[in-house]
Amino acid sequence: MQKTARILIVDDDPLNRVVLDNTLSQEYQISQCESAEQALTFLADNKVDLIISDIRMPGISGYELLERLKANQNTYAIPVIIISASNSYNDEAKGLQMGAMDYITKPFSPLIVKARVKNHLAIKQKNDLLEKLASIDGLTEIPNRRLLDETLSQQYLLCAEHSKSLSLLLIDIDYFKEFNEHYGYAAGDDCLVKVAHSLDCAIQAYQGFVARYDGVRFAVILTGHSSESALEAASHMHDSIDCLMVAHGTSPICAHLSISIGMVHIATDFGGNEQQVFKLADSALYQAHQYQERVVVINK
Ligand SMILES: Nc1nc2c(ncn2[C@@H]2O[C@H](COP(=O)(O)OP(=O)(O)OP(=O)(O)O)[C@@H](O)[C@H]2O)c(=O)[nH]1
Repeated sequence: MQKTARILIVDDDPLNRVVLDNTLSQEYQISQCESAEQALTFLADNKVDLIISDIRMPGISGYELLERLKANQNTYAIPVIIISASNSYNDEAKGLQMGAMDYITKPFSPLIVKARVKNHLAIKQKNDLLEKLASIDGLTEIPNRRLLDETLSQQYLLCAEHSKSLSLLLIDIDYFKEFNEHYGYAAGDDCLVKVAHSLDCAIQAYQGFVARYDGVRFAVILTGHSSESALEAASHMHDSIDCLMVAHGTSPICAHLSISIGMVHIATDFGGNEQQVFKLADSALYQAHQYQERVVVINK
């Protein structure tokens, strides 16, 4: 049987950990931590699908662990089941109010633990799918505007914090209205899918993030690259679209489908914000159209 779901057990009592491990290890991958501190360190480097935690532990308590997990965007969505010796309604209510999915009192029945774990993992799986669908563009299946905005905000903050460079490239397909009018909307859709996948492939070597941000425009975020290297990535994207050789008989600038790119490169924090970065890239794209340049770069 393939054990796909990963469960972390956090309990200072070795016996409790062994009992839970014996209950669940046939079906799931189990990791154990003997304190909340150890669990936080473990979770910084490892992903899990569900956490089972005790409440009363030396050092950080289970409640505080819950609070920290909910405050961290990498861990807030992990379901937590509390297993506690306390059968006080107040303790149970407190745990549930703080975001625990469930509360089981000790001594517990292994059958009940198994059933509840199974149910919570099923809910988590559905939530993960919904989260994915809400972040993916339905046509091209690459990240959508929502995920782009989130990623740009996160990366902008991280780059400013670590004095790392950030480049934002906006990519527009040239004369796409004419393409649609000439070849039809369905052919336009096919073309958008091809362009999205080509850009995605082209940018992999640069560890870039690509998204569709509206109708025929795409965005790429690159971090830790020099302006020259980001420009090379832009050139690589141009080449990948040229290689598609999609005929565009009504384009006044090229016999094949072509793109224009506007890029802003922020070498170090310029005291602005991500909206300003976006505006600068948009202005670079506008200039690329206006002067019929393949790429226009604004360095900050
Ligand atoms: N097939 C298809 N067309 C789309 C989709 N989303 C937007 N479009 C079309 O893309 C065209 C974009 O037109 P414009 O924004 O004027 O761009 P353009 O014709 O490329 O003009 P320039 O930006 O000046 O090169 C419009 O005709 C939209 O209807 C889509 O999902 N599928």
